[in-house]
Amino acid sequence: MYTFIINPASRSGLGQQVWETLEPVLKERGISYQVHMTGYQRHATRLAREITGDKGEHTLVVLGGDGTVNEVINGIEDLSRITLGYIPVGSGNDFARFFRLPPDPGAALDLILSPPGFAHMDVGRIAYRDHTKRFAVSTGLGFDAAICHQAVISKLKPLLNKLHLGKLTYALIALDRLHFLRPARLRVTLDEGPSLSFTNVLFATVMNHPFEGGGFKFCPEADPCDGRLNVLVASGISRPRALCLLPLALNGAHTKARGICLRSCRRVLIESDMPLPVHTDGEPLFLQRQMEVSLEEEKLRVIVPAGDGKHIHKKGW
Ligand SMILES: Nc1ncnc2c1ncn2[C@@H]1O[C@H](COP(=O)(O)OP(=O)(O)OP(=O)(O)O)[C@@H](O)[C@H]1O
Repeated sequence: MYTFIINPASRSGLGQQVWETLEPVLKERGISYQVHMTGYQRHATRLAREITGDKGEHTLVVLGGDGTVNEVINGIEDLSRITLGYIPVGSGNDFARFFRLPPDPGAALDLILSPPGFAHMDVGRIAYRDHTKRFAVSTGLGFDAAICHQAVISKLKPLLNKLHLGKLTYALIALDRLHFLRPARLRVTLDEGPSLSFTNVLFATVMNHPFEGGGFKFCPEADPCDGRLNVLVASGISRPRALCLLPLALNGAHTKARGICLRSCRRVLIESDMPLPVHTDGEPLFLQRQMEVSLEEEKLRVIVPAGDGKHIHKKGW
């Protein structure tokens, strides 16, 4: 039995249209399935919690963007009992990139119905004040999070999505946010330390996957199945130079640039001298001064193409 969680509003309404083309395929093939449509923000978390609350094994199929994947993993009771299938219909689709999930929804559904393999993916965990939240792709604070905060309220995103230029959204908002940036001082403590100090910080991102922000390969070495997190701190970079570096990050060519610090760890504590915008998988988490990021103990089984991925397992565990 497949349990679909559909965000009809993803990519400004494309989610609904895509589902209308896929549901007849399920019916024609006599596939046993249930479907739940999200009706509001964080509804996917509530649905996932209700579905997985029986402590049974489930195959959850998410149709939406990275934000919907984030909401779903935040509702799952026991990650180790869940198999996740994903039909990417967002504007960013960073979760789909590493696993090379097909962008075509029909092909993505075929993959889910006949899984060639599974990846055992790490799930990130951020603790801030007395809250915790999971993430699949990345969490960050500063400039990248300011972009996510702005994307939620921007009229640009629905407009560009309608023009099939959704991928441009984050790049254009990035240009805008760069003007309003107030550089911060950060203390970053990786695993048991020692702490590293940074001044004039543009942003810090903690990544499980290599891509965020709709295809920026900020941490090219990140591998969501290696039990580690990858951290990037960008500091001491002038605004004009940041503008030059951003396009380089689309193929990971920014890593040797002055002011870019990359590290790998299992746990990281980030402390800022001022409250900064924070995001998890592109979803805003308000302003925070401190966050501790680690990985959940359990992994999540994700349906993936067979490909040549070193962590991709053939059917079964
Ligand atoms: N019925 C709904 N109406 C409006 N918003 C919804 C609805 N269901 C879910 N949402 C919200 O839509 C937001 C965006 O969803 P999602 O990330 O799936 O798509 P996207 O923004 O187009 O893609 P991406 O995150 O890849 O840019 C989420 O914050 C989610 O809470």
